[in-house]
Amino acid sequence: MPTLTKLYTLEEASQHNTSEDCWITIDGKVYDVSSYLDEHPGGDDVILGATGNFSISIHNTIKSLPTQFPDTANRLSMELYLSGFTLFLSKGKDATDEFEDAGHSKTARELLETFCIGELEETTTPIPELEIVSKKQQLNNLPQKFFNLSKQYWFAPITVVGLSVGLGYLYLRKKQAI
Ligand code: HEM
Repeated sequence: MPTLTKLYTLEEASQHNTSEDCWITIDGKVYDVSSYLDEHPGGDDVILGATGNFSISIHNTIKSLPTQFPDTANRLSMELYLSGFTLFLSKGKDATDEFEDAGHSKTARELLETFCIGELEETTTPIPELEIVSKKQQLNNLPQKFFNLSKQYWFAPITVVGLSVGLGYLYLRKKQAI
C-alpha cells in the first residue's frame, strides 16, 4: 500500500527556521510548530534554537562548544581554522536531543503529534558541509604545541641542570679531598 506520509530532507526542513515559519525534526518526524511558538511554556527561543539553522560545532583539544552563527559561517570557519580549532558546519539539525533533554510530559508528546506534517527521508543525515579536521592543522600547530609542552614541563630542564651542577660540585669536592 503506498504511504501517504510526506517525506522531507533534513536540509529542506532546515529552511523553516524563523518565528513565522518554524519546523523541527524529532525522531525522524517533521513538525510545523510555527503556531505553537508563542504558547510554549519553555519559550520560543529554545524551539527556534533547535531548528535547522546553520549549526556549527567548534572543538579544540580542551573544550567543545556547540553554537550557532548563521551569517558569519565562512569568515568564522577560516578564522577558526587559522587558530587551530576543529570546526563542523552542518546545515540541517535534528531536535530529538533538545526535546528529550527537556523532560517533556506525556501531554507535551501528545501535543507534539498534532503538529506532525511528515517524516524525514530515510537517507537523511546531518551532512557536515565543512569539516576541518586534518593533519595539516596539526602540522600548522607544531610551534604552538611545542610552546604548550614547554610551558607544561618547564621544570624538567631546570631539574636536569640542577642535578648536573650538584653532581659536578660533589665530584670536584671529592677530587680536592684526594
Ligand atoms: C525541541 C525543542 C524544545 C525544547 C528545548 C523545549 C524545552 C522546554 C522546557 C525547558 C520546558 C520547561 C519550561 C518550564 O517549566 O519552565 C518545556 C515545557 C514544555 N514544552 Fe517544550 N521544548 C521544546 C519543544 C517543544 C515542542 C515542539 C512542544 C510541543 C509541540 C513542547 C511542549 C511543551 C510543553 C507542553 C511543556 C510544559 C511541560 C510539559 O508538559 O512537559 N515543547 N519545554
